[in-house]
Amino acid sequence: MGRTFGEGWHLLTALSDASFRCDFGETVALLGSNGAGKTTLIKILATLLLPSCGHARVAGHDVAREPERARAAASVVFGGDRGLYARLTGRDNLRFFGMLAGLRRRDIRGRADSVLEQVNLTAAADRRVETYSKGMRQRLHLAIGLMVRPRVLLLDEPTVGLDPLEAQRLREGITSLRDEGVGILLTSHYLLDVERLADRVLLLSGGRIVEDLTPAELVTKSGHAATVTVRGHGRLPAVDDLRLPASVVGTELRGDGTSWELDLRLRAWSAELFGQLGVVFSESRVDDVLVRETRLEEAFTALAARLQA
Ligand SMILES: Nc1ncnc2c1ncn2[C@@H]1O[C@H](COP(=O)(O)OP(=O)(O)OP(=O)(O)O)[C@@H](O)[C@H]1O
Repeated sequence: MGRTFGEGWHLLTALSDASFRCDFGETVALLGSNGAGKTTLIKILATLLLPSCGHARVAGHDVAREPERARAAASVVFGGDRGLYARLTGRDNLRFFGMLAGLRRRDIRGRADSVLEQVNLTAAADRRVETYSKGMRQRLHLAIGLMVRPRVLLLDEPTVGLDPLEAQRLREGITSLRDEGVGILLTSHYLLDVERLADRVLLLSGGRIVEDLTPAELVTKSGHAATVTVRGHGRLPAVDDLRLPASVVGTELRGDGTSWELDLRLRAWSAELFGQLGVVFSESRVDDVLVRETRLEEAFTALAARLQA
């Protein structure tokens, strides 16, 4: 699908060729720099915007031809605390949005109890939303989205502004929905969300999906999977003379004659490297070896910089 805004000289292509699939029971994360088109894509799937070209289906329903059905299958949850009625209780917000979504009055009470439980808000259900923390409001947003038992969840920056504990609670809720078979499309600038939640990552750049891979494949693609730090004492090793394994793509040596530290940047990590490094450093006095796998954040930053270059 594609989407442009404006016309003539002011034509802006937000999405030009965004083709992908997200299955039920799968979480797919959309990653991209500011303005890459993530929110536009979510809005098209939520039927808030029409695509300018191509087509998109949600649970089999075309967003342009059958918007009501597509809308009924999907819930969209935006981050932040817009859109809640602060003077109403959490439960009354759920009732209100449940009615708006067309749920039958007699079903609403039971459904509200169940989603409150799901997002761990039962104890606060009868308090006014103005007394809720940001994290509680965000969980209430998710609960509203769950009122209609969506088959697809569209989450735009769901953990924005949450403290680490609240963000983790929300992630746990999202994971259990995925495990129940909901298809989840997520955008987030917090790479920890993506690392913890995503089965696949779509990299958006220039309005196109340029990569579709697992988080682990994304790290491998960045060309730097791990850093091994070898710490020792005594004479500094002569790095050029060391017969380092071929997967070492960079080195950095620090030391003062009594102790030293050598960082080895590895293209790929495997436990066999320990044995190989044991041979390489057999002449040195090694005290410690630390392995640090490259986090998704570093890998994404490296890839995004390459895409922008
Ligand atoms: N209603 C609109 N009118 C004109 N241009 C728009 C409109 N909505 C989005 N755009 C433009 O489309 C492009 C994609 O915007 P979008 O909000 O989808 O990006 P994003 O990847 O979600 O960015 P961010 O990470 O900053 O939220 C941007 O250049 C933006 O300025």
